[in-house]
Amino acid sequence: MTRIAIVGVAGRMGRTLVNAVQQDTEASLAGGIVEPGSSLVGVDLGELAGQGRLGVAAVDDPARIADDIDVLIDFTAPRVTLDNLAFCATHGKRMVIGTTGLSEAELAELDGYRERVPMVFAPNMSVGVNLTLQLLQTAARALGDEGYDIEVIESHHRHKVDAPSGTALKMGEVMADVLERPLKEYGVFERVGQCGPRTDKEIGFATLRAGDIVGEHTVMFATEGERVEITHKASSRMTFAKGAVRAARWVAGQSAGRYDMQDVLGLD
Ligand SMILES: NC(=O)C1=CN([C@@H]2O[C@H](COP(=O)(O)OP(=O)(O)OC[C@H]3O[C@@H](n4cnc5c(N)ncnc54)[C@H](OP(=O)(O)O)[C@@H]3O)[C@@H](O)[C@H]2O)C=CC1
Ligand SMILES: O=C(O)C1=N[C@H](C(=O)O)C[C@H](O)C1
Repeated sequence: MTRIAIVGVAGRMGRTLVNAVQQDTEASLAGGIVEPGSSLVGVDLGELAGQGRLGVAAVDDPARIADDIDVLIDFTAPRVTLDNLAFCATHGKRMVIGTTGLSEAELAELDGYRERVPMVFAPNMSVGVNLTLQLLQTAARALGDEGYDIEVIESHHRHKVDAPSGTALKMGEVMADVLERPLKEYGVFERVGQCGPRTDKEIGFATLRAGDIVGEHTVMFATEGERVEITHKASSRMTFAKGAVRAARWVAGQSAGRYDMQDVLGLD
């Protein structure tokens, strides 16, 4: 049985994760962490997630439940995630990280823990998106150097704070790797005013934010006369949460290292 604590347990993903852990017969809910000083400290996690009492109360410091847990699942914000990685390094815990929007410096800081903490870090934990990443590699290999323009379009709910989504960036990165077009050089993240015509090799990104959209990504390969579109649409956060719980069970058996969902799902 993998004993899991959820950081950011009061958030959109946190509450969904409570339900996902409860549904998994090989995982147990050992704790939930809310923001320091939150009025939710002491509240039962089951009540927080709308499923009745579970007998596990929210705390505002992971150190208070260190003896009870094997893996922290963290879907919060970059700084919070990095603080929790430091906690895992000190206390010999494992981590599943879903947080997106890390800066380059924050990514480097996260990477610095790879020798000390077994961690799964992925911008999207759904099986479907991780299969889509493989499809995109195949499509980019076949079409990318044959005159097809590549554009990534993503849509999310109005509360999302980072853009483009971590998934859109990952989609861009896997195609950039195949085509040897680093996003730093070939990624186009904004077009406004007299921006001129599209260049052949750029990889464009477009972002929509509206209502309650859970998460939608389309990659378009367009040329004269035809276009191919590869789309993934998430209609429930449970798809991410189930993937995260699966990753927690998997990482419980791994030595220190930075892994992703391709490793968890055996897709590499
Ligand atoms: N990898 C994946 O598959 C997915 C990744 N995500 C990513 O997960 C992240 C969270 O998304 P979402 O759940 O929608 O966001 P929310 O804002 O709903 O949840 C984040 C939660 O973290 C809490 N929090 C802030 N600081 C702390 C702290 N120090 N300790 C504990 N909790 C804290 C917030 O509390 P408060 O509200 O009080 O500030 C909030 O409840 C985003 O980066 C998003 O992109 C989302 C879905 C899938
Ligand atoms: O913030 C979200 O909601 C999501 N964020 C992730 C991302 O940035 O890619 C994954 C998912 O699309 C939902």
